[in-house]
Amino acid sequence: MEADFSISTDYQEHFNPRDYLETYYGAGSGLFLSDGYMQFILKNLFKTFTSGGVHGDIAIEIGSGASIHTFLSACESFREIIATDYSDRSRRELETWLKKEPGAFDWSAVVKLACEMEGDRDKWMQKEAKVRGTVKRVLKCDVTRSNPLEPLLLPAADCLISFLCLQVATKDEDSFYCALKNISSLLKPGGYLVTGGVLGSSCYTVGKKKFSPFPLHKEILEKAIPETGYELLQLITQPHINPAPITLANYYGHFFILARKKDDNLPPRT
Ligand SMILES: C[S@@+](CC[C@H](N)C(=O)[O-])C[C@H]1O[C@@H](n2cnc3c(N)ncnc32)[C@H](O)[C@@H]1O
Repeated sequence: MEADFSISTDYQEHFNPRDYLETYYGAGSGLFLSDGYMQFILKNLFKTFTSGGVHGDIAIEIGSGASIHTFLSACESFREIIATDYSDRSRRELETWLKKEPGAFDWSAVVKLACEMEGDRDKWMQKEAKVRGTVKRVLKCDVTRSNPLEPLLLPAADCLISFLCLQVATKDEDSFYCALKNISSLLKPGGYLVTGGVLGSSCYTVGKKKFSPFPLHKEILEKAIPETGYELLQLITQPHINPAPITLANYYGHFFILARKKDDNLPPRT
């Protein structure tokens, strides 16, 4: 399948990661903190990487942008996390936080929330240090390419983590399936895919710029995951608590998926 360069170019040229972080993750006003998304994702990530038993040597985060919340539980379960994204500005914004540079986005409200879920809100500074020590590389990635990390060839990862990326990088069912297969090339057989995002979103705004994701629904996900070479272990959905202002985004709920890349030599997970 041909890559849709117009979407990638849109993110490279028009996606302002700082506006995105302020709008969706800002302490007090962030949409994803007031509509239940952040609580839902943190809770499911915590379960997955503790009682869910998902751990290993290397995890790759696909399309991390400048966000760090998906590393908060994962950093306890992997020796190394490799962050990746298409956009230069998003990778730079992430590095600003990782290197504690002046003007970095303040994630402390989210980090405290994750620590509270893990049982000790007061350890949030240790948690930030742990994330900074575990995310060792920030690489360019394009999920529309058969090797998304081209020209690099990395050893296959134990786990892929990806939130709100595949649905924004694709425009229809075919390209969404293709992206799922492309990223699977980075994963060991039997390795885990931990993914999620929002349901029904065909439009969202960052600053003055509108983006047009592929609108995902539960039925599409239930079909796409097994048909692209993964065993679907969990698909959890919830409606949002507060509808987003229609000028900002038009999703109606959130989803979280735990899947495993098929390996004919492994027994099904019980
Ligand atoms: C809505 S943001 C999500 C960021 C982060 N994962 C989160 O959950 O907040 C979407 C990210 O996907 C990235 N992206 C868009 N097209 C991509 C592609 N073809 N390959 C990899 N990343 C892409 C964008 O640069 C952007 O950082």
